[in-house]
Amino acid sequence: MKKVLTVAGSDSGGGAGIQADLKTFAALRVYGTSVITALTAQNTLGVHGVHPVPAEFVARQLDAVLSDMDIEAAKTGMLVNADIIEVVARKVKDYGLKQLVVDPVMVATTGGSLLAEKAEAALKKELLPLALLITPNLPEAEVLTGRKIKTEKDMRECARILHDMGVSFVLIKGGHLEEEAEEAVDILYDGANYYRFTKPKLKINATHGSGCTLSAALTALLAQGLPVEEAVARAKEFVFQSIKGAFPVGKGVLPVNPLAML
Ligand SMILES: Nc1ncnc2c1ncn2[C@@H]1O[C@H](COP(=O)(O)OP(=O)(O)OP(=O)(O)O)[C@@H](O)[C@H]1O
Ligand SMILES: Cc1ncc(CO)c(N)n1
Repeated sequence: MKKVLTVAGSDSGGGAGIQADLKTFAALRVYGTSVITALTAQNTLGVHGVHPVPAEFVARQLDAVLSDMDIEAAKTGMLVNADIIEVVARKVKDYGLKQLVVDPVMVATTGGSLLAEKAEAALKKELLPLALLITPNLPEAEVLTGRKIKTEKDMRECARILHDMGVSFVLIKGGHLEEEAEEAVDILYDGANYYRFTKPKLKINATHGSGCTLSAALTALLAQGLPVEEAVARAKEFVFQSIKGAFPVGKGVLPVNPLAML
């Protein structure tokens, strides 16, 4: 069984972050390890508190996992602040992690900041050049590129700008493109070609953890040796089924259910 790693925050409500990642890893039959960057007091209604883990202890968790296990692929989610970003970037280099998926988590679906504004520069400078694949949603792509995104053409333009920052593959998630859209369109750019992935847009309010689940599924599938384009198609299908298979949990945005297909 391939071994993978998530570096992310804990969601006490079980819908996003570490909890979504480990469910996804198990569903896709990879061995999941986890380095926790923060505790969040969170439920389906919102983020009620963030308790960051000291950067030195993030480093200690990374050393514990990476010195012992042969990690095939890793993802990052909520990284909280610039100190943690720097530690993660250093360890990725030190241990020669090659398949790194960066989900540049900034704000929760329910609102609530998950990354200090000052840390955006560190994310761009330190981590993006080490990423095999980055998976921003539209608001994240706008912050990282300083551009507004209204159309698919804008998505392609932002993908190109992010590729120029040193990322091999850029996947821009269009879940937020148009409230009334019939399709959820994602655009992948590899520096030469654009690939368009679409699924019908499900009309249910069940997207808490959709981004985390997508990047965790990509990490699992890359670890299993799939080429990026194929991993994106399979991961998107996995998220689609996870949204479709959501069930009532709490009073707010439903969490996706990565176990839906088991
Ligand atoms: N209503 C929907 N129906 C089908 N697919 C969707 C829907 N909403 C989002 N998706 C897909 O889910 C994946 C995650 O996209 P999204 O833009 O929601 O990420 P995100 O905003 O990072 O998620 P998160 O809620 O975890 O922050 C993408 O592949 C997107 O196209
Ligand atoms: C811990 C955590 N990571 C990521 C997200 C983004 O969905 C969230 N809401 N919570």
